[in-house]
Amino acid sequence: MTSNPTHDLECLTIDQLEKIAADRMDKQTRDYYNEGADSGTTLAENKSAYQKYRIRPRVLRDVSKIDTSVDIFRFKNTIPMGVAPTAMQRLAHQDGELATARACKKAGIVMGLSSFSTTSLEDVKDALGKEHPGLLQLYLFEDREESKDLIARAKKAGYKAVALTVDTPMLGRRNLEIKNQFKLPRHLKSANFDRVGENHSVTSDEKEPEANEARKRMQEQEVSRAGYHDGSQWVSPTGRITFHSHAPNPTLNWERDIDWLKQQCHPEMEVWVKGIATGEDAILACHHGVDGVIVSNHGGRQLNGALATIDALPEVVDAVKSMNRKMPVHVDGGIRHGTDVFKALALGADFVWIGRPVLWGLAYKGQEGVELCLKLFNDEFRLCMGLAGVTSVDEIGKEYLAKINRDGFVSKL
Ligand SMILES: Cc1cc2nc3c(=O)[nH]c(=O)nc-3n(C[C@H](O)[C@H](O)[C@H](O)COP(=O)(O)O)c2cc1C
Ligand SMILES: CCCCC(=O)C(=O)O
Repeated sequence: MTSNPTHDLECLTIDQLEKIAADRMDKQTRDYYNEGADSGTTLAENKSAYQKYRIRPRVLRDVSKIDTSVDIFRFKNTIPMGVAPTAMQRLAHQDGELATARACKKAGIVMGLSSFSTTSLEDVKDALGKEHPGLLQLYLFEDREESKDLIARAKKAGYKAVALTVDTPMLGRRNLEIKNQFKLPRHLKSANFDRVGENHSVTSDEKEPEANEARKRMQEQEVSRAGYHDGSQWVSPTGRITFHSHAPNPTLNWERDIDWLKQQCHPEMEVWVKGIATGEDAILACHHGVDGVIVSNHGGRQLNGALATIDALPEVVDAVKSMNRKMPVHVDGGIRHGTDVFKALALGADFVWIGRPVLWGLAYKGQEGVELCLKLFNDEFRLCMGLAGVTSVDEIGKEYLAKINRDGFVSKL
């Protein structure tokens, strides 16, 4: 994606995109997408914490040729940023995840797909194309056969990585979701699970009877009619607990589950852990041999009062360094500007992911809106690199940042 001089004059920034999109979503969708847990402290700080940092630009460095690209999952990604997995994208636009996939393919940007997508993982991978790596986000269910089947399908479809979400042992308390009795409308389905009559399973009844049994059980649980969240679990319109209620899995642990997941995925797919927020857990991730970690607090939707991700990033980066292992560290949450991408990299992230901005793009104009969103980040990041005096991503380091302390003093990092 080269910098394109044409602009959408209605929408020149991600903040404008957020405002325009808000008018195009029904209340239930807008609340579901935009809110954070409880009083929203972490949601707000994910974004505002970037304001503690300022860039120290270098000059007279010939920035006529800038390479913004990085390698990820053996793919040359246009900028060090991907699309984070977010559930139920057809709420924003009828083309949902397909529109996102097409925009990602066009922009050369990696896409993370939520397990709770409203388009099947196979259809999304078809839209991404063979060359384009996909990352499938996973919740590990208590019934392992369900997860096994999903992982096998991802492998068969050509996904290059899975990211196990680990910040949801329980579902965060999102008050508007509860108040609105949020549910997936009847015309939409949780497409990876609600596939009665289709057979995308890679297992046959003879080979894997348990997996097929598990899928039948899920289908019986009315997974598509996702029900509403009653404050502690998801309940179907008929009062039955639905599929969503067993996504948050409080039993997950390092010893049993990470090794199991690696066995299921390697060598075809990398295993990432999404939702690391401390140096201690980064060290455990190294010990357990995961392929990478994503510093994330689920966009402020889980533990309110958790550190902003950009504030948690340095301790994770330092912990990984102390292990002498080259485990990549990614970060997401509150990234709304190309300069935020730059700041995250300067603080030691290898790559960032964006969540809500893509949903806003979808709500604005479907595929075109996502393309616009990705283009805004691309243009801003390229400009930031040039104005800061760097021509390749690996040059971006701490020396390009200053921190504004609470007392207003500026210090170099
Ligand atoms: C509406 C919505 C749905 C999400 N669904 C998922 C999901 O299914 N799985 C997951 O791991 N993270 C999910 N996330 C979290 C994102 O992957 C990501 O961590 C977060 O959105 C990043 O913050 P940002 O929205 O401020 O960019 C969701 C986030 C939002 C806003
Ligand atoms: C059970 C949670 C599904 C989607 C999700 O992760 C979110 O809404 O944040």
